Amino acid sequence: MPASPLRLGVNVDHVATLRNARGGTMPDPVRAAHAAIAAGADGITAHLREDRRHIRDADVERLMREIDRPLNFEMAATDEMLGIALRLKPHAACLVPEKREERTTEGGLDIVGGREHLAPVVARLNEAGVRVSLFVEPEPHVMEAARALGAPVVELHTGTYCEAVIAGDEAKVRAELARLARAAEHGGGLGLEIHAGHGLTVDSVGPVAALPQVRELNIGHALMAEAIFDGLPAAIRAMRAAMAAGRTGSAA
Ligand SMILES: CC(=O)[C@@H](O)[C@H](O)COP(=O)(O)O
Ligand SMILES: NCC(=O)COP(=O)(O)O
Repeated sequence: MPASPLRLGVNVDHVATLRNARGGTMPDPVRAAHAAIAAGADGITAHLREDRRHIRDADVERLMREIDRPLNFEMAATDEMLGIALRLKPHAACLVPEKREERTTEGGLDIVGGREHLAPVVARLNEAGVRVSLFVEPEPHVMEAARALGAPVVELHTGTYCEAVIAGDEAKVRAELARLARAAEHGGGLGLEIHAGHGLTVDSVGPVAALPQVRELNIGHALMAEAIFDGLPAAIRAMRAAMAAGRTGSAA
């Protein structure tokens, strides 16, 4: 049976990180979004952090106005972010955990312990027609919790798997892939749409792309890192090729 299509969402956060290092306007994350779409991105992801360390409010407004592909708006489940999402109504809102002092997103959102706080946030986004995604740890009981909250989508956090790939820890790579596969299968069986992301590179994306329930990968940092040397279109083409090889089982 042919593999189902796998979408690529390009995260432009770290174009804004570079811009903010000097202030001013360059490089422009919205220009990066246009370039990513021209190179074959199916959607754009941007995370408006509470501290605005990379993406800023004006970037999200411009992404909403200027791009003609779905915007996956990553946000903490705060009143401020909910207000922005309800005003702008992006295609999707991905609820992520956020700690002011962290370097990057650490772990998935605690949707079991945080159920009471999250339920009204999910409900209001659902009512507004914004597709809710929950950025979570790949565990079957977490898939059950996402279903109970009424979110149509989960994004499985691939960070621990990617760190194991970088460390060359083969046993941990196998264990983390098995964890991702179990969660994807369980979540897919519950009717959730399965996405995955965080820390993926051309070297680690194949086995995640191979999981048949996974419909979308959101990738940013590695693409921007490669773009410095090869340009963004080439980085996206290389990532798509690695995704396709993993999906179709033609990877070496
Ligand atoms: C939620 C997630 O996995 C990414 O979007 C990540 O948040 C990118 O931004 P940071 O590097 O600031 O964590
Ligand atoms: N949700 C994951 C994402 O958007 C991109 O994460 P990364 O590739 O920048 O680590």
